[in-house]
Amino acid sequence: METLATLERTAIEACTAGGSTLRDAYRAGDTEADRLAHDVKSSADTGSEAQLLEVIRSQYPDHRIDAEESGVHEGDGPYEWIVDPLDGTNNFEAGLPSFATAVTVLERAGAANPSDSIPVLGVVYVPMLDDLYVGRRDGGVRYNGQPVRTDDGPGGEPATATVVSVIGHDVKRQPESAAVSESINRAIEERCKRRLESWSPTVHWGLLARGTLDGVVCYRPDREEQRLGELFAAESGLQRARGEDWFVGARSASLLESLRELTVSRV
Ligand SMILES: O=P(O)(O)OC[C@H]1O[C@](O)(COP(=O)(O)O)[C@@H](O)[C@@H]1O
Ligand SMILES: [Mg+2]
Repeated sequence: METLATLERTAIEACTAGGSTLRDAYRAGDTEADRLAHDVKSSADTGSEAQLLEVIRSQYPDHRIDAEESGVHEGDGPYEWIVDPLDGTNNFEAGLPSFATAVTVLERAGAANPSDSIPVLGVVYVPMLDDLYVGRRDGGVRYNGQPVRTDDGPGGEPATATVVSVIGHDVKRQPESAAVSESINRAIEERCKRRLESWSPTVHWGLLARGTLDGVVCYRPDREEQRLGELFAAESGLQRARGEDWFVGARSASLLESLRELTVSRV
């Protein structure tokens, strides 16, 4: 019988196993070939995913798994796993240490459609920092074992805010959505102190939960990151607003309203 505690142990074991593969590859500089051939999967990416899948499948062989590299592994168990073996591929390949392994566990609860499943657990492991984030439904977010809240940090007003922007993989490939995204970005830069482009959203969801980043604007984000992000946001007390293809979060009401308004007027 699965409990959140046993699911969490497995998720942490899987993320740290995958993360150690990434750390070894990063330290060995094992990224060059992949940068030259965009349609070839990075060996670190697939190596990390193999580690994650081995841990999850050995303990929950009947759970459905949606893995970024190998796709869907069907199962009829009560939970579904979303596996991102390397969130931050661009950073990894550029030699920037902001990348993570991440899993989200969703309760299927009879949901016919996977998108109706409810996220109950999210784990993010940042191997180069040995940072671990765990978010549980109705259980808060922990950073290296300690409970954190988004209002732990000071300030959070637009004029002093650092805001991260998150987009899904398709946004830059479609001229119309690319233009919307650029317009949102310019507006964030006009109103806030700093804008950070996220090439590793799960790392930033952890920082938002700790209150070291002040706000987030997601435009047409990818499911694998967004389900985890919204769980972390809810469980850490981030103020939130959403529409059909956008989500904004902030540590203060004034920043939330500013981000909401600039997003709504452009989508
Ligand atoms: O700027 P690009 O090349 O479109 O990459 C942005 C993509 O990178 C990410 O930040 C991380 O993606 P990966 O998990 O594939 O590393 C995505 O969320 C985002 O869509
Ligand atoms: Mg990702």
